[in-house]
Amino acid sequence: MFIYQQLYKTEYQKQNLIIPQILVLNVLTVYFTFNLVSTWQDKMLYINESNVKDILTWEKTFEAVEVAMKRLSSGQTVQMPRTHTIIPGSDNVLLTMPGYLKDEKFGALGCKLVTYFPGNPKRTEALPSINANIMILDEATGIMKAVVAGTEITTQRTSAASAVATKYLYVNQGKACNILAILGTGIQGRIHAEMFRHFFHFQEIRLWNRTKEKAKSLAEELNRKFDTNVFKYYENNESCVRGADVIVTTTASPVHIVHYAWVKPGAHINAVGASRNHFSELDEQLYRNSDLYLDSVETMKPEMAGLDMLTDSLRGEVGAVINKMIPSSPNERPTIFNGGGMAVEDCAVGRAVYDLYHERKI
Ligand SMILES: NC(=O)C1=CN([C@@H]2O[C@H](COP(=O)(O)OP(=O)(O)OC[C@H]3O[C@@H](n4cnc5c(N)ncnc54)[C@H](OP(=O)(O)O)[C@@H]3O)[C@@H](O)[C@H]2O)C=CC1
Ligand SMILES: O=C(O)C1=NCCCC1
Repeated sequence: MFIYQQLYKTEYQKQNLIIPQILVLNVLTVYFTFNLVSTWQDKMLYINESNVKDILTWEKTFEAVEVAMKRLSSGQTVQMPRTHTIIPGSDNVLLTMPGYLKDEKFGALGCKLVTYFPGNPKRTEALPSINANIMILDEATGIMKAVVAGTEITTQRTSAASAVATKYLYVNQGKACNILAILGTGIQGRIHAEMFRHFFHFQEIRLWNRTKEKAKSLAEELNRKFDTNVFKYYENNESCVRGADVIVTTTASPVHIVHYAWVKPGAHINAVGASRNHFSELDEQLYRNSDLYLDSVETMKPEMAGLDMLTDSLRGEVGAVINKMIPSSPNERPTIFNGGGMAVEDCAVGRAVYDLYHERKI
């Protein structure tokens, strides 16, 4: 229409029409750009905690974490050390965990935002101490595809990391799975108790907690839930640990709760708890006299105080054992898996949830 009009205008009139035309073009450009952006934004999903709980199975989480560990140790991931934003005068912290994982099935570019507010469970209306969300970004454009609620994922993938480590460092060595001891019965203690029963069929699962009543009621609750009596409440951490084949520590304890003298030769320990550092639940003698495996040596270096003094114990990454790049420990020294928690595990499980969500068209 503007072109048609111009044919019949004088030069003067034509000149005067250029400005309104440019204005119209600008308005149109802004309009289309905005619409394109809102189309991208509209495509960004939020997959909430209920959706995650509905679609994510322990088998899928286990598989995703196993792949993440393997890929990390074969150099197919990028994982930045996480940042800690500590709120002054408190133990409350916001962590950012960016990562990239190359894998057909579980690959993703993502970043987890996770808060650890240890006072949350004691609020009048109890809340989890850990709350998370995982951003999943398009690998070709960098545009955010989805935010996946990450609290259940963090719970499951942390326990799955212990389960993967237990499989490769202990079970695959042909060692017995009679007694499991779990120290700490918060969210991690509970999921470890249920997931390890599911994957490994222990005959006795011992539970100890600083607040004793919680361990007692969890043992009762789980025995009822599974119509069994494998879950046993222990009042004392030493007797809980003595004689156990596999030990899991899931507390924020800044002081040692497991001592070398109590640990059975050849036992396997998963140390999950993260107090001020990832090094406080087990005593130094235990670290020095065990074979130590990490999820990521690079990521744990800045967080695990004292790691540089443990070169004689440090064997490497669980992923390297899975990839058969290093052997596991078939000897009588205990094995320790110190899992710090990895961004690439969150990417892998986040991607799995994203795909499952679309398959099921929730
Ligand atoms: N490595 C990883 O990837 C991850 C590590 N974590 C870490 O695991 C730990 C447990 O997390 P989660 O279960 O979600 O948290 P919860 O808040 O649900 O449970 C905390 C547990 O720690 C115990 N605890 C706290 N302070 C002390 C103390 N001073 N001495 C002994 N026990 C103590 C609590 O006992 P009580 O009931 O008596 O208070 C409870 O058993 C935390 O340290 C957390 O940071 C969590 C997620 C991922
Ligand atoms: O990996 C994680 O996620 C966390 N690790 C340490 C404690 C907070 C959450």
